[in-house]
Amino acid sequence: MIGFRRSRPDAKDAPAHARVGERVRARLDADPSVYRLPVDAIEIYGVADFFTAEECARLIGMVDAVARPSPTYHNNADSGRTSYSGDVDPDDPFIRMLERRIDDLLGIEHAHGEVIQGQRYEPGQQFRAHFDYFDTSASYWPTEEGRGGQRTWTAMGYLSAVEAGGATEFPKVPISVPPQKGALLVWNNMARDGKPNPLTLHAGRPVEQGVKYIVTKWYRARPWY
Ligand SMILES: O=C(O)CCC(=O)C(=O)O
Ligand SMILES: [Fe+2]
Repeated sequence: MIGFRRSRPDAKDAPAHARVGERVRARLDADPSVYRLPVDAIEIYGVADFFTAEECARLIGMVDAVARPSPTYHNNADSGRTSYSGDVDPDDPFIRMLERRIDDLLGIEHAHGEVIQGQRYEPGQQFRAHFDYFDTSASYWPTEEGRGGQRTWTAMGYLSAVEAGGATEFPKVPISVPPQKGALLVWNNMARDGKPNPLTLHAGRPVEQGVKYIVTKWYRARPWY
């Protein structure tokens, strides 16, 4: 029953999501600064030194200013999160500059991107396995559908090196990406056919030593507001 209910919006939107996937993939594949991780299950890319050390330091200060205990439940991407999180000021000129740079890397119009969200994980804190895409059979879906629809691509930047733990893990692929200061990780939450790709299940593993800072930007299928 659940499968049947969720299949309708997913099938309806699949062609549009597939077109976005194709466009972003072509752009990333043509960019020599972008490295495609050699896996078939998901489309995932890395960019080393996307943020300079100065930018990381400035962003960390901004994350510290907004980070609060994460809500225990808001939508699927917020459940199971014990880190501190918060949205940075989208009107800050420094943030606008970084957003333009991420938008340009992916070739997705600025209006589709949600506000950059910052997170700080202290030892023992984690983000349990989850999907970034929305469950279209959930009660929140009509609201999310009305404000941009599905989360297609995710861009996530590491602002600090972590002494131990804190890897971003995709257990179904499987791959595990240790935090690398300044690096940006980008992946498509949709499969080639434009439907949500369950192989994108991922987690921020518990930090064991050090403090992990990241920024995440989720892109919607349509303009977000
Ligand atoms: O902390 C991580 O490595 C994962 C973060 C994440 O999944 C997210 O922000 O959606
Ligand atoms: Fe996530």
